[in-house]
Amino acid sequence: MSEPVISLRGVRAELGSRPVLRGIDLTVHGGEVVALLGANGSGKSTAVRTVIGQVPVAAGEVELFGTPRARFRDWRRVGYVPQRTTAAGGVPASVTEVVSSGRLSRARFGLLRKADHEAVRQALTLVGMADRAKDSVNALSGGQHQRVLIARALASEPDLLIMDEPMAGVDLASQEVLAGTLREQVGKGTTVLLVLHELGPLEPLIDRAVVLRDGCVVHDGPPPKAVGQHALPGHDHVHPHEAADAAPIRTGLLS
Ligand SMILES: Nc1ncnc2c1ncn2[C@@H]1O[C@H](COP(=O)(O)OP(=O)(O)OP(=O)(O)O)[C@@H](O)[C@H]1O
Repeated sequence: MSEPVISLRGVRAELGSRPVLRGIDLTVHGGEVVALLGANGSGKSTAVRTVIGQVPVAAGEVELFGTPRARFRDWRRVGYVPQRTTAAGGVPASVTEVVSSGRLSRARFGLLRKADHEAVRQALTLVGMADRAKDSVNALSGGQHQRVLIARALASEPDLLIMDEPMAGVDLASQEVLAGTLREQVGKGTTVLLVLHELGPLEPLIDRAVVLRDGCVVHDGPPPKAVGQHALPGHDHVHPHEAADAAPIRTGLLS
């Protein structure tokens, strides 16, 4: 198997003095597509945010491309799509401006050259937003907004793509475009770590699933077949043939 692109070992993190990650191990190898699953509040976003340095680790080790994160400088190799907020942010930026900001890590002295503008155009074409290049991002639907954020991450032609709930609040048409875009990236050998609630249309692309519960890894292996709250191992439910006061049976990973 290829070298690890992401490696978390025994990672602990706290937010506001509350332990959120309680010693997690997570390895993503080159070319792999790994889904990070788990219930709300299980620590998925916090885990990916430790990878990109937005959340400090209290203990353990994080490495990117074999380099301890604190010494990692090659950020142009990493494309990050944060969890989408419902508000567009009110920043009066055009679609092109937002996507161009994702190219700055590749631009010398912060100046975009012809090849950089071309990469921006290409990223917009990939997500089917080339015709909206001049529009304000505030004029876009949620799904279109998400496509722009993904184009921003793709503009630096990253080797590693980290996406936090890329399908959340995204209309079906945009979901299909995003799945197609991702398929293309995976075909090129891009390594992908996705935070997901449900595998949904991305299921065929996923090599491995890591499931978190209460800040711990409770599953690391093949993706669960159908991932809804009910299908996920860890979902609590009481079987109808049992006494009404029976304790819920833990069958799933998602509770
Ligand atoms: N800034 C913060 N300060 C204190 N606690 C926080 C902060 N951000 C998140 N938390 C808490 O940390 C826990 C893990 O949050 P995290 O966002 O990593 O979970 P998640 O699995 O990504 O959940 P979701 O699916 O809802 O996005 C939650 O209980 C959350 O309330």
